[in-house]
Amino acid sequence: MLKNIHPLANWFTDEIKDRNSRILQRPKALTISDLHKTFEHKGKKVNVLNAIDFTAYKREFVCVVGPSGCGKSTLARLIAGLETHEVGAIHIEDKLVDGPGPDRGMVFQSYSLFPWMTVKQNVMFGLTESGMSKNSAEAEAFQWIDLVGLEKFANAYPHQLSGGMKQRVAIIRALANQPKILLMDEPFAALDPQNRLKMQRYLLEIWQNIDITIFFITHDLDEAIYLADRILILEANPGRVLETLSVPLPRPRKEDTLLSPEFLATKAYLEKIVHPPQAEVDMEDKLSMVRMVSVNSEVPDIF
Ligand SMILES: Nc1ncnc2c1ncn2[C@@H]1O[C@H](COP(=O)(O)OP(=O)(O)OP(=O)(O)O)[C@@H](O)[C@H]1O
Repeated sequence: MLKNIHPLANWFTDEIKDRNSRILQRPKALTISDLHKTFEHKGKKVNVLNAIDFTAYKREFVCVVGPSGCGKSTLARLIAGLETHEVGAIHIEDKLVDGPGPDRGMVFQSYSLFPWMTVKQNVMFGLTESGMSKNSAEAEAFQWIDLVGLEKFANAYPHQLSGGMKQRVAIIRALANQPKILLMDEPFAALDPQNRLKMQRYLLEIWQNIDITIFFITHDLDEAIYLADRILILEANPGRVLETLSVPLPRPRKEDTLLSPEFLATKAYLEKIVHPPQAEVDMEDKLSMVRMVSVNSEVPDIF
């Protein structure tokens, strides 16, 4: 009988296979088991996430991709304990998630810094809240601020920072509380491409230096491939796991990683399964409907 060979199989060198199998032998950091989530929409139940099973291992960098509406943000919010689910379970290490907790840090696209606090105060906030003395929290905050090169901005307010700087503060503010897992939902989506790439490099540098598992949601396939050890690919309606893909790229990732043949092959593969031809056909249908409306036609009263 013919065995199914993965289209990317040839790109997995022995070194990459070894690294990937070592990751899967580490202790579990996050376990999602048979997770189901429904929302009410116009009085009807809509099944948003269906039977999601996934495990992330300690210090693994996981990216989640999938078409719009497949439930990526909902999944992050469920892990954060900000939403409840009907069926299934989520564990951080062996602790069941039943609400928000300090074992999970979150960074969103919108800069969630306290605008009335300086960079230093923002980073200190969680530390003093959890009972650390002001002096120790300040010393700790400075170490984190140094790590991301923002020493000169320790006393600046968020409105005085660029988008990239704000996200660096949001990341260290989350990390200062020593979570076991960092949940990131499109954290760099609002940045221009150059700053986005800079932030991706920063994040990889931080991740390499501390003991943290990252669960990172993105629309951007390049970003997912550049950052991840594994990519959790979801499909929509209902949101389901389509595939869990180990990334066939060595570490450390460098600038020219983005131009390597294995990167381009992975991108082509992801494009095909995340945005399959059917979606293109649907889009083409929509476009031809738009084209059918003549420029002289009255604009329907729906706007
Ligand atoms: N609070 C809510 N009430 C009702 N429906 C919701 C709610 N939150 C999300 N949904 C619906 O659940 C589905 C999944 O939403 P979600 O934001 O998780 O998807 P996503 O994959 O993150 O989308 P995108 O990539 O566009 O951000 C969508 O159809 C959305 O409309």
